[in-house]
Amino acid sequence: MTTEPTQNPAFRLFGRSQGKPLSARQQRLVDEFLPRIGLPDDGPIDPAALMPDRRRQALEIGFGGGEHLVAQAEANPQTGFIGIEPFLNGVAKALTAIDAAGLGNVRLARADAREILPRFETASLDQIFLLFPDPWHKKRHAKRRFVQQSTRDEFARLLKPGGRLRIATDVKSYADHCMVELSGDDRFIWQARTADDWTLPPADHITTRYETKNLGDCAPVFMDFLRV
Ligand SMILES: C[S@@+](CC[C@H](N)C(=O)[O-])C[C@H]1O[C@@H](n2cnc3c(N)ncnc32)[C@H](O)[C@@H]1O
Repeated sequence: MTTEPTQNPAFRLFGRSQGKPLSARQQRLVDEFLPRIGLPDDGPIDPAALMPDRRRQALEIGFGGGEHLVAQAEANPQTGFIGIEPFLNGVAKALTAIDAAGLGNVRLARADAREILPRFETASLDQIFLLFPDPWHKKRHAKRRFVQQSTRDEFARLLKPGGRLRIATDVKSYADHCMVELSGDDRFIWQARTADDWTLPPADHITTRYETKNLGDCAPVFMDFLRV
């Protein structure tokens, strides 16, 4: 995939928050390693065909610095992981960790997930992670939230029957919003572990740096939904 700013839609959308300049090593990884483990520039995306030797396929949207993505990929070598993140510094951090760990089961895209998800094949994913999406606290900004009807339809289309969607947030209104959006949709069933345990991290959760900052207005909550 190209990292040329003028050609990359993610740069146009998120261009003002590019963060620190990359180190020489990070730049080299972006220039040379990212094209090797990137998603195709156009055409349909079939996760199973990208990593044919893996039994399951998972996607993380907005992986930030990639801590969760990389740790999940290390812990689950039978699963192929695709990460989508527009923020260049986050992509560079993830590339550094993937390279250091020698992982062969991760593919990355520096992109806006809303633009690239329509290219994914239907029923092509076993798991989708959306962890601590940008909160858009203010009511008038709520329509910018990643979780809304169009993305809910994409989640339903992309997950295999029996696949799972995990959303985490530390913003109470966002948690309520997700519950209303997804538990009112008969394509999904909320996987409550006990009646009131949504603040207990699931056993396989890996804490992210963003999560430890406690920037929200409630304890982190974790919602797992089964695609029926
Ligand atoms: C609050 S951060 C959380 C990062 C990470 N999930 C974590 O828990 O550490 C939200 C992330 O979502 C990314 N993001 C925002 N909009 C996105 C979009 N449309 N597609 C993909 N990623 C997006 C941001 O760049 C940012 O890295």
